[in-house]
Amino acid sequence: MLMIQKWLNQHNELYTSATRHPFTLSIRDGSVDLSAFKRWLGQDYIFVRAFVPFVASLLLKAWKESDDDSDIEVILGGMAALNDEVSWFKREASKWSVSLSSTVPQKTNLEYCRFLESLMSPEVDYTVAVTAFWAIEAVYQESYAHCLSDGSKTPEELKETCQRWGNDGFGQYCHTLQNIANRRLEKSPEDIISKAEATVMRVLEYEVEFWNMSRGET
Ligand SMILES: Cc1ncc(CN)c(N)n1
Repeated sequence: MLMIQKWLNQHNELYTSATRHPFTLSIRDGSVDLSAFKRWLGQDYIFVRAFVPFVASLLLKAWKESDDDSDIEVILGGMAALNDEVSWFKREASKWSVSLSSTVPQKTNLEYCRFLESLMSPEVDYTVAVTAFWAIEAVYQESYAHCLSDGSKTPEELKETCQRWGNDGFGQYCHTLQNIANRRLEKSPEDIISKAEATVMRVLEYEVEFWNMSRGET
């Protein structure tokens, strides 16, 4: 069995907490509190801005360490999508009257951004960083795709948000990232595999805390 599938089986409860969180489930069933959505929007804009340098550092690691040239193109595609994402956040914030310039980062967000920064260090192995990248993107993909799947009652005005991460193209991209991570993990020594696993667990915990923050719980 491939490494990531093995971890997802072993840590299924944590993965489900991140990808079936009460906040995204409330979007899916239409009961979402719009002030929670606006809080998420403002905080996620701050997160995405910190995510850009993380992806830049990953690009550098791929260039130096990857055994497959196509990794760079996949990560560069992710970077282009982030460029779009930043513009989308600005438009969406104005639609919902959320002032991005006066949004103050919450403690959870600051801690998650600091964690991202720790992964930017040249000491962190490419395999560990690309596996973390897959986990960060996959949580949003799974969470928002679920808001669009059969039986969902997602409010019309939130469908575009769900489409952004829940669309099939983003799903395919996450699958490609998972393949890259699995390929690297297969060739890695035990200590790198353990570090990557611990990093994925930490990402999942931060993602749960991030959704909690949207609900005003932290
Ligand atoms: C907290 C968080 N995690 C993941 C993503 C997806 N790029 C995001 N926008 N925000």
